[in-house]
Amino acid sequence: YEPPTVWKYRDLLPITGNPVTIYEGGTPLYRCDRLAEKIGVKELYVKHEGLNPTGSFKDRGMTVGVSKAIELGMKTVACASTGNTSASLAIYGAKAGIPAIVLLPEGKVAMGKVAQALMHGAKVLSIRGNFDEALALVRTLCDQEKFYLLNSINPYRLEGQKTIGFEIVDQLGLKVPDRVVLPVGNAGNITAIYKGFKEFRELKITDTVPKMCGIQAEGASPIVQAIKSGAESIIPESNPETIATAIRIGDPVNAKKALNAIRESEGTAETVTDEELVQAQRDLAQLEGIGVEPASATSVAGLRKLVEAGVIGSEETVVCVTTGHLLKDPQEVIDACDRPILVDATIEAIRDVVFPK
Ligand SMILES: Cc1ncc(COP(=O)(O)O)c(/C=C/C(=O)C(=O)O)c1O
Repeated sequence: YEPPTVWKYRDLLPITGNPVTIYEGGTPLYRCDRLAEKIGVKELYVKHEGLNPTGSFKDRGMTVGVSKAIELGMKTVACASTGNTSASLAIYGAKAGIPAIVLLPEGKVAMGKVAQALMHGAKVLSIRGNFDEALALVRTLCDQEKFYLLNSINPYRLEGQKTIGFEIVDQLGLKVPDRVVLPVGNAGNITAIYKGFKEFRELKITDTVPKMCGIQAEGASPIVQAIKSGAESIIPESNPETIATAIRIGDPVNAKKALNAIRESEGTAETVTDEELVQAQRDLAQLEGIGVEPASATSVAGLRKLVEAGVIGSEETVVCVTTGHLLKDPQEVIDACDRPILVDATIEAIRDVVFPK
């Protein structure tokens, strides 16, 4: 019996009993030579977290966080979410048999994520405000009602997500990449992955850590601004805006930890425009067969920008983490692509399209 993949690392996870698990983790690390060629790096890998059971990396944090909730005898779990956290919490809550309450920013959550939260039985509230306002509200609710808060302010979420770092090392044959590039929203994931690499180094499994590189959408980039200005802390953005609704966050709760991870690892941070990230979404899908939602493509869009700027060297071994599945946000894809070609049901009509004159 092969243990579920996150729980392969159970000796490094803070759960003693049987975990609440739906066999999360163990996602592929794809070597992407066509994409590497287009971007101009020698060795590029993509860690596709969209292939987790609920379609995003959040499952790694939720399997530990919800297991901890059960261990602590909590009766209800709750979160605010741009979508994937709520989808994952709904599913792990259902698996654990405890109610989940999720607060979503009205009109700004991709359809697939809302569908998951609803069908899996969470109490889904659509808040007349943005994610940051929803997060403040759910923190108050959890304080007042002793509900278990499972946003990434909860350290058990980060404990689960650090396994991304463990798996990358294992999948590279106990090697550490020069650089890890990933999207940053609430800034939990960059913090967690860096922690994973540091723990392997402390255990002498490896002897170094990668440069951590956080990418944000131009309209929602407090972490990038702080890195570029050298500021100790971020200046929250009150009206974050991007097509990548998963990272449409103005006041990341893990900002301090993320700034430390980027600086301590001698990494960097960069923004990309919506156009750049949609192009990267196409390149991932069409050059490598990797289908991601918009926020996830910022990692590849940012890598391209940093290679062109000479910040990332062409000789580096780079891992881009793609955090969510394409199917989460089908409307964005339909809007970004040409329509299917409508034809009569005759072989002549088909041939006219396949072999245009
Ligand atoms: C696809 C996708 N890619 C990247 C991020 C950013 O990760 P963090 O920097 O750890 O926040 C998210 C985050 C989503 C939420 O914050 C939520 O679901 O509430 C995401 O869904």
